[in-house]
This record gives sequence, C-alpha cells and structure tokens, in this order.
Amino acid sequence: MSRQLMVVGNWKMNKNLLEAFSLTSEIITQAKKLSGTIEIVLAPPAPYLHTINSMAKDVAHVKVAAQNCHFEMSGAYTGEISAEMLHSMNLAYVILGHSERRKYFGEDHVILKKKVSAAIKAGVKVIFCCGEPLDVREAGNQQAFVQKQLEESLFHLSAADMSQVVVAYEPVWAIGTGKTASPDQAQSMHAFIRTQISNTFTVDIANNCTILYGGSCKPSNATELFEQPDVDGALVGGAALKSADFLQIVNARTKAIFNNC
Ligand SMILES: O=C(CO)COP(=O)(O)O
Repeated sequence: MSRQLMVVGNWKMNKNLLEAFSLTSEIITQAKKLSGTIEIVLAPPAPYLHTINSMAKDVAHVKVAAQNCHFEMSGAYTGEISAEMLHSMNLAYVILGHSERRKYFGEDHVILKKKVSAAIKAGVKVIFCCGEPLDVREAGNQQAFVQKQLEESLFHLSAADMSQVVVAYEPVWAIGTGKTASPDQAQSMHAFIRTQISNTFTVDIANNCTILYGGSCKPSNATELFEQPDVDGALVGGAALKSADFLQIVNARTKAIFNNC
C-alpha cells in the first residue's frame, strides 16, 4: 500500500499559548523516536501556527495544519487568513469542511468548493471533512449524503489536484459524543468514498488517497478502526489534547500496519 498513513490532532479552539507549546514539545519529543512511517499532523489554533511549525521543522514526519482558510488570497476580510498566508508559513495542510465550520459558520458547499480550490492553488494540501448527521444515518442515507458532499465541494478538482487531498470521514453523530462509528461502519463508508474517488478520477488516485476516520477516536478504539483496510488514520479531536492519548493513537496506527501484514 503506497498511501500515507496519518494521525491528525485537531485542537479546535483549545489551549492557551503555553499549553500549546508544551503539548507540541511533548509530542515532538516522542515523535523523534518513531520511524517516520506515520505522518503526525498537528492542527493548533491559528495564532500558534507559525511557532509550532518552526518547532516541528526538523522532524520530517511531523507536519502542521491550519483549521481553516478564506477562499480569497488577500483583501478586505477582517479577521480572516488566506491560503497564501498559510503557504508562506510553509504549512503542509489546511482542514476544510469540518462539520463545526459548516454548522456554526454557515460554510456551505459553494464556499467550501472555493476554499478547496484556493488552498490547492496556493500549494497547501487539503484535509477535507465529510460525514452525515444522525438523522441521515438513522434513515440509512449516509452514502448518498457523503457522495453529495464530495461531488459538491471536492470532485471539481483535476486529478492532479485531487492527489493533494486527504479525505476525513467524520460522522457528525460521533464528534465529541463519545459514540464512535463501529469498525464495520467506518470501513464501509471509507470503501464507499474510495470507490467514488476511483469512479471520478482514477483507481490510482483512489488507492493513493489517505482516508481518515474522525469522531470520538481514542486509545481504546483506535486499533480496531486502524485494522480496517480502508481506514488510513484518524482525525482526532478531544484525545489530541493530551499528549499521552494522542501518542497512543499514533502507536496504534503504527502497530496496526504490522498486524495487517
Ligand atoms: O471533530 C473531530 C476532529 O476534527 C473529532 O472530535 P472528537 O475526537 O473530539 O470526537
């Protein structure tokens, strides 16, 4: 398998400056001892991005992601951050399409499509989140819902641009609820997403696309999720705020490779 395995910590709006720096140093200290097979991505709040990226710069398998960007490259948009700014800081990734941005900041598919294009154009890879709310899952319509999210905001990309995208399946009902998708539910949706990518682009692009699971991923359930063939890693929220928990998830990802062999 040639796709990049990955564990991403989305810190959301948590941690003051000193807490953010100590969490980063604890993770980097341990990451230096790892082989580098797993890419570890930290997504701290925007004010800390530059310093945390500098702290991580000597460890090739630790990367930094922004949690958002604007769809314009510059201009009179008070309070916003452009993809070009992220690129100028050498940030590897930006998370787009997170359900919290969709819900609290009114980001619809039109805005997200523009944001995805802006990030790729600026040279920043995208971690694109998709996932259904509870009522959609209960009605059994989760695949159609996710397919629409992908078609509306992601599948306009060229094949070359799509190779710069990581997809994160985050069922809304699992985010911050303690309720995780079962390994079967995750595998089934990840395989479905990969098939959609294959049908829209190429088999190679689909096979090389990293697809992460997010939603109450923690040390106790990470291994069974990572044992699924289409679950390439995790986008972790709450459990990314404690270095010990986050590193256990990274270790679970590393071990599951050997179990899969
Ligand atoms: O939203 C998430 C990551 O982006 C998941 O959050 P939790 O891991 O806290 O459920």
